[in-house]
Amino acid sequence: MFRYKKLGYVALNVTDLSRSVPFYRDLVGLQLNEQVEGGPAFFACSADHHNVVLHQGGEPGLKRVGWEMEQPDELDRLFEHLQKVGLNPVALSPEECRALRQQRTIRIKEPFSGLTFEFYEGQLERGSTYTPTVTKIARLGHVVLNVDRWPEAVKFFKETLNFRISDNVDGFIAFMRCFPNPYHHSLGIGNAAATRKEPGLNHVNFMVTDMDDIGCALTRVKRHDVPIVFGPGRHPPSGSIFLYFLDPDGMTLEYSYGMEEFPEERPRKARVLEARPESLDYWGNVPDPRFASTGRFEPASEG
Ligand SMILES: CC(C)C(=O)/C=C/C(C(=O)O)=C(/O)C(=O)O
Ligand SMILES: [Fe+2]
Repeated sequence: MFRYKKLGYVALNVTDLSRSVPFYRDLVGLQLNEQVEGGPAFFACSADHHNVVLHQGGEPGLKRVGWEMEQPDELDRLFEHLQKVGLNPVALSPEECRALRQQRTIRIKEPFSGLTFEFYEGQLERGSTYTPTVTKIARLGHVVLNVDRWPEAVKFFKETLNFRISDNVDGFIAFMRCFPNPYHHSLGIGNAAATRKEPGLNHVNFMVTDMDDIGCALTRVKRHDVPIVFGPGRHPPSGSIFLYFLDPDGMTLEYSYGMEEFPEERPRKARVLEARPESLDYWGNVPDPRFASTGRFEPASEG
């Protein structure tokens, strides 16, 4: 089977780029690396060219999710495998890859969300890296999707895309790592029906470097009247300390500090946590109704 390096980037649709660009730069603390006039804004929180891309759209949503492979030949193995299982992978042209500042890239339509999933060798080197400002973001951590047909979707990511389950909250959410990336989850698959949410984006997570980043973020978002929709608290599954807040369109973002890491060989078994409030937060918070409620999946065919 093929091997991943990491969750590379998420592309979001926002309804007003001129409002969201300063928010993601100045409030979230991402570095704006490139914005073509009127076009998408490319942000990073690592040496990559982009870990978040904002597109102007008619409604807020998740446009695309990109995964970086461990080595170039993993992409060939993946392409062959996706062809074999009938997912019709498409290789982007060299011009398309260049426009995205990415090396060789392939795409599929992920069957349970209808989203474009992208897999690539790497991004173009920028020669300079991310300089933290308001928050020392360590990395783009994970993206959580709310889907219908939850058991089938989890099975798909495990068996077809070689993700491993780290933990489940029984019938509600599966936390998955892109093998052999060690972090507890870089993908979460939430059960839309069980959580009484529409299918769509649940949240995008940024892992931060220390506890103070969470504390300072709390002060900062309060000062700017940014809605806090869950936390601060601590998640039982990964052990992370979290703070969830809304972007200007109401999409949910998370900062988290600390996360269990798994060895490649002989990892612990996945647990099934009871679906009760204590499984969501050791500190006893419950999410605001606005939590994970905004962000439509952009169907792959819309380009
Ligand atoms: C709110 C849920 C269901 C929960 O338990 C969250 C856990 C974690 C974690 O353990 O890190 C998340 O980050 C998450 O759901 O995204
Ligand atoms: Fe999360």
